[in-house]
Amino acid sequence: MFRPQLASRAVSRRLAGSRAASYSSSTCSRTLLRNPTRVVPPTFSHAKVGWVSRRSHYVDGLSSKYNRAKPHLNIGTIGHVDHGKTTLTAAITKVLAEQGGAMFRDYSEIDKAPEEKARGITINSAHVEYESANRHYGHIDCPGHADYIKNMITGAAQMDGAIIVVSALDGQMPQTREHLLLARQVGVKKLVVFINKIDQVEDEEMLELVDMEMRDLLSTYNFDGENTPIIMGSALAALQGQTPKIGREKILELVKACDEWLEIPPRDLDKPFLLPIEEVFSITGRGTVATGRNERGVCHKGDEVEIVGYGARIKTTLSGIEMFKKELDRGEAGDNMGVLLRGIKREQITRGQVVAAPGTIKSVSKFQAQIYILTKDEGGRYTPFTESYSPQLFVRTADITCKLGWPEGVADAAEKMVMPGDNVEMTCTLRKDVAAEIGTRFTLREGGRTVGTGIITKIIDYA
Ligand SMILES: Nc1nc2c(ncn2[C@@H]2O[C@H](COP(=O)(O)OP(=O)(O)OP(=O)(O)O)[C@@H](O)[C@H]2O)c(=O)[nH]1
Repeated sequence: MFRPQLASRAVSRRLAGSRAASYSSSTCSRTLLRNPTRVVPPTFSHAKVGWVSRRSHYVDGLSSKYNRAKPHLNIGTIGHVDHGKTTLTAAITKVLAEQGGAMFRDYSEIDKAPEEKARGITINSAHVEYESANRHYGHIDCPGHADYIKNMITGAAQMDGAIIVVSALDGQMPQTREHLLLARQVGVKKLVVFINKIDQVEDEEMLELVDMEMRDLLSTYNFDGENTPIIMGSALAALQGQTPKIGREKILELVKACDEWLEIPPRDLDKPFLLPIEEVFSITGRGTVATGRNERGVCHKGDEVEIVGYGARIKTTLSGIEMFKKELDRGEAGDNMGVLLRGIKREQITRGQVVAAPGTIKSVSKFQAQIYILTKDEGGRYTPFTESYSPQLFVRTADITCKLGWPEGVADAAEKMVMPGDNVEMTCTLRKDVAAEIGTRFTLREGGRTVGTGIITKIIDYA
């Protein structure tokens, strides 16, 4: 079972000392710098984006068929709020657009929901695509704010690799750590680090400390801290076309690092088709579309499928499949795609359910699992709990309240305590049933913090 170790406090202390000197200017500059990229009105019109609304790029005015000439990888930006994830996403598309590898997506096109503009933060995950010389990338820009961690988990669950963005001014912050833990938990094995905002830092030693601190932290969360590429640059400089040495050139370095370091995971093409639903849209005149990353198997236009979970088992047919505005005849494991579901109404389905090959997965209401309870130093609980503890369970794109209990036969079950740091075998009774199997991984959260991680070992009750 994955268990993060404590980070080196020595490095953090040194960094805290150097940071103190530059803190007030950094806070001030963050406020001043918020607006330049946020206010630019997009030249792009969303009104005609067909299949789906603002957050996605699935359209019904399909321009062409999706070309599989380059291998596809799902990546994305994660990290603490305001460290520059959306600016970096926009900058990557800008720099690659100059080489014909992307369509430029301005900042305001990525952070485009009205509530996001009002709060000045990313709330929903946004999807963009671009190409390097060797690969086609689907990129998810995740929210950094702690209030929207649910959307971050859903976003990260679709990534094969990630770019963790860290501000050189602040170094690692609470969501830097939490996102690393969650990324690991949802199966991201490799990351590239982008230390951003170096235009604001003159002290070379400070950058070295952020680098050291990040390597230390990566190792803490079982990533390869020693060899992970760390690129230092300024996403804003790249987006504004200034200071190419820390702007454009660093974006190209970052993309190269993604090409070389992030691996295309083996795709489970031989297993039965399964697509966890991330979002659901209703398209006038066409029907209902479910989007998400194809977790396993292959699907074809015209295939019969089932929607499973949350009390449902609904049969339907895939009447269309697409990826980044392009039509597909066949969706493969790893594709971040949208499926048009024949005869299904928007209200019938929801995030957390799965679309699957008929009869291949069941919905579960109680299971047994091996669970690791995080210590307070790992961001978990401070205090022990007894059975009947009811955290929120995150599995694939679903989140459900669950009640923990001891398996039958455990002595003194009512009094038995679970301490932070314990590895335990417990039962989980779900308030709503969910598609799951032996081996499915999940995360337990409570009051805005991750308190445990687990893996299903036995199904007790099906829905
Ligand atoms: N000086 C400087 N400012 C930057 C840089 N990159 C981003 N910023 C600014 O930092 C602020 C936050 O940037 P965002 O891209 O919105 O940060 P974010 O991480 O996407 O924020 P959330 O999605 O809300 O978590 C904005 O005002 C940006 O203009 C940079 O390289 N240098």
